Amino acid sequence: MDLLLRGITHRYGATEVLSGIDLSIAEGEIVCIIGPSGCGKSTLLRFIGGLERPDEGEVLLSGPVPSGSLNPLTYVFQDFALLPWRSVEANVSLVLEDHPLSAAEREEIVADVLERTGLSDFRKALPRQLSGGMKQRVAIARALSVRPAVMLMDEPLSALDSQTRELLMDDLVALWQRERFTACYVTHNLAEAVRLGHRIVVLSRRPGRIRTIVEIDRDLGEREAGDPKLDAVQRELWQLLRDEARAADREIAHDVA
Ligand SMILES: Nc1ncnc2c1ncn2[C@@H]1O[C@H](COP(=O)(O)OP(=O)(O)OP(=O)(O)O)[C@@H](O)[C@H]1O
Repeated sequence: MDLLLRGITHRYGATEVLSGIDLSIAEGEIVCIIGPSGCGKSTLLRFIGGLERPDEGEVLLSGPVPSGSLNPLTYVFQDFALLPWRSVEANVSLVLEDHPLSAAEREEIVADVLERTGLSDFRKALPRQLSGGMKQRVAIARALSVRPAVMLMDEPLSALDSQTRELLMDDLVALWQRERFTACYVTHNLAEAVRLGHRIVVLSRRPGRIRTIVEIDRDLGEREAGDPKLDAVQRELWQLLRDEARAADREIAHDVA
């Protein structure tokens, strides 16, 4: 299933947050969204997920939904959003409880998704017994359990330390190589964007407009930290962002003052 954004424009009160966003995300593609603080990245993700509607423009889904999809658009958040009193398997099965599935079907989906994310041995563990990286694996397993057409990932690795982030990036690449999932991935971290994005959308500061879209012509499985080509793309992205990030920073300080 492909995703198409047409002319997304939005204001909160007098503040224009997004302006004229046109973007398509093809099935099996990871598109990263980067841009200065407050430029509307999370807002855009909420529009895609249907949590809010933009003042202008539309979000269209085209093509067949994956077979067995229970929820075509599914979020993965930065803070994992796990229920502390539920085990790993119970956290995953939570999102299946509103769907007309038998207990056996639910158990089968949970077992399958825990297997695919390397969590089978931890299915009885409680969140507090897990590291941050494992918690985010659970959140990813939970997202996968509804067989989403598109995963909406809002800074999913930013609460993790840098080593864990590296491991999770490896996991996401391995998962993508097996399952070719589609994702819209918001991040502040340019290393993450060049590692995981087939394309990287660079937004301007508020109101967020698309400044450019950088395509990275290298298989995800062949991308490694220290790759000169990726480092060059990362530098190019930083050149694009630096002045705007500074201006956005001052603007936020001014808003607060
Ligand atoms: N519900 C809301 N009501 C009013 N203003 C809002 C609302 N949600 C977001 N905003 C404002 O819209 C702008 C964009 O917010 P958003 O969180 O989408 O930006 P972002 O690019 O994701 O920021 P960051 O990179 O800091 O996470 C900000 O100025 C924010 O304060």
